[in-house]
Amino acid sequence: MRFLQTLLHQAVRIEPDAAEDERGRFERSFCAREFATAGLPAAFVQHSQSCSFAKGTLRGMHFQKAPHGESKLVRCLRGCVWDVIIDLRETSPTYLHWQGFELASSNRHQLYVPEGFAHGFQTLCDDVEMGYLISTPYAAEFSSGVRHDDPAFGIVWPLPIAAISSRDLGWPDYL
Ligand SMILES: Cc1cn([C@H]2C[C@H](O)[C@@H](COP(=O)(O)OP(=O)(O)O[C@H]3O[C@@H](C)C(=O)[C@@H](O)[C@H]3O)O2)c(=O)[nH]c1=O
Repeated sequence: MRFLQTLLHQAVRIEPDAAEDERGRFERSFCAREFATAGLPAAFVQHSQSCSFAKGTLRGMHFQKAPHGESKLVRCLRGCVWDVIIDLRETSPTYLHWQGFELASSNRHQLYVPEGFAHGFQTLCDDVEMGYLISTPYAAEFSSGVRHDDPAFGIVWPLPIAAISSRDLGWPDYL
């Protein structure tokens, strides 16, 4: 696995190191030893998947509030997405900055999202499946978010929104 620093402090993009032969390909999607060597805390307790039907669907921008903060290892299992993270850690040198990444089942890139970030994505095709390893059990009452179009961040999304939850439309202004 190749661990590549992103523009956001401590957020890491991970590219696979595949072994290929006449049968196809083999690669690790997670390896505790390699994550430890890269200095990434990786005690995951939950694996979640979501399926989005339509191109242009937007989910986000989500996080869990303290003391149930979570880190995530995100990948696209089918199709492709524009995946976005925002650094919401007030003491971070990249506080309020966002960055977007194309995660696709074809490129098999993953994103390590540290605790204290908001995370979301927009699907770039129909029938998209996403998978996440998550460090903290789901705690509904601590589940929170910021709006995809909040002027505090100015995120640029690639497509008109085809579907979004009413909850995600209703997050108040962050600042
Ligand atoms: C996230 C989550 C949701 N749920 C329930 C709550 C609700 O009834 C239903 C759908 O939840 P949501 O609308 O929050 O699903 P979704 O918008 O797909 O939420 C996900 O969005 C992306 C961007 C993330 O980063 C994920 O961590 C997660 O927050 O599933 C769980 O039971 N466990 C979970 O871990």
